[in-house]
Amino acid sequence: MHPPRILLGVNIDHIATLRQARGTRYPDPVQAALLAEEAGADGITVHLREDRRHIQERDVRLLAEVLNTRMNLEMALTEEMLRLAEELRPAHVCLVPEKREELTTEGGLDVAGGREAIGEACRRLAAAGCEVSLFIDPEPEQIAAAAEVGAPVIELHTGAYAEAAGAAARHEHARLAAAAEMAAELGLTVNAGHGLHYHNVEAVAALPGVHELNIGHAIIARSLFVGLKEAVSEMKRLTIAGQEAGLLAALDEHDHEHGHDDEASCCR
Ligand SMILES: CC(=O)[C@@H](O)[C@H](O)COP(=O)(O)O
Ligand SMILES: NCC(=O)COP(=O)(O)O
Repeated sequence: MHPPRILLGVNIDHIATLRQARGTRYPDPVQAALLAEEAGADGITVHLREDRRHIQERDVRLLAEVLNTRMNLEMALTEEMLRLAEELRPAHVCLVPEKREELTTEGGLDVAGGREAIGEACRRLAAAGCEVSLFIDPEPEQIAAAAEVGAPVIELHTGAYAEAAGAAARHEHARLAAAAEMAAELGLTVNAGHGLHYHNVEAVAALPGVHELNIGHAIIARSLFVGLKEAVSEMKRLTIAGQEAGLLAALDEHDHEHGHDDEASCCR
């Protein structure tokens, strides 16, 4: 059976980064979100950072009213953010670690080291009707802890894979593959994201069981040259092509294991 089509969540933080650079009203991330939806985004991701460096509370409030798809609100585990999520009830909340001085999200959430607080946040958010995901590194200990605290979804941090090259990238890809497999066995929905771009996304989309990719920086950067709708459509085509390639590779492997190589290739 064909698994559900892989989903693309478009992160619009970097539209807001440009706006905040001059303190202008433009470009408006809310307008960008609606265009991304028209181009086929399955959801819109925003990271309301504690330092408010890009997305503002006004953006999140407006998005909650106007989105046609669903919002994935990325946030640190603070009482202020929990209250906002409980009030606005976005479809998805992704708990992420935050350091004020970081350039971007450097690592995953330490779920194993913070089970009690994270478990309590998961319960509060679930009670508000939000599906909670935990943004974690592809580490077995963190995946097991995510399942234990009752999070239904994890998002694997793909930053280390995105920054690596050659053999190191293959190693990081293998870590993501093992993590996705372990998480699926534990019944978790597996998303992935961070640092994915037009040249590295297909191999991640090809991983069995990946439900959704959240991608921002590369799409917003490309939109400067081709427009936002085209940038979103191109990324969507690549994620679907990656998923299809992964499915074919899995079929080939299965045929090979069962000695049906010739039969399989003549049927495709
Ligand atoms: C959690 C994550 O990966 C994204 O939210 C990403 O961090 C967005 O960009 P910034 O790190 O620049 O906020
Ligand atoms: N959670 C990852 C995300 O939303 C997008 O990250 P990036 O593509 O902007 O690095």
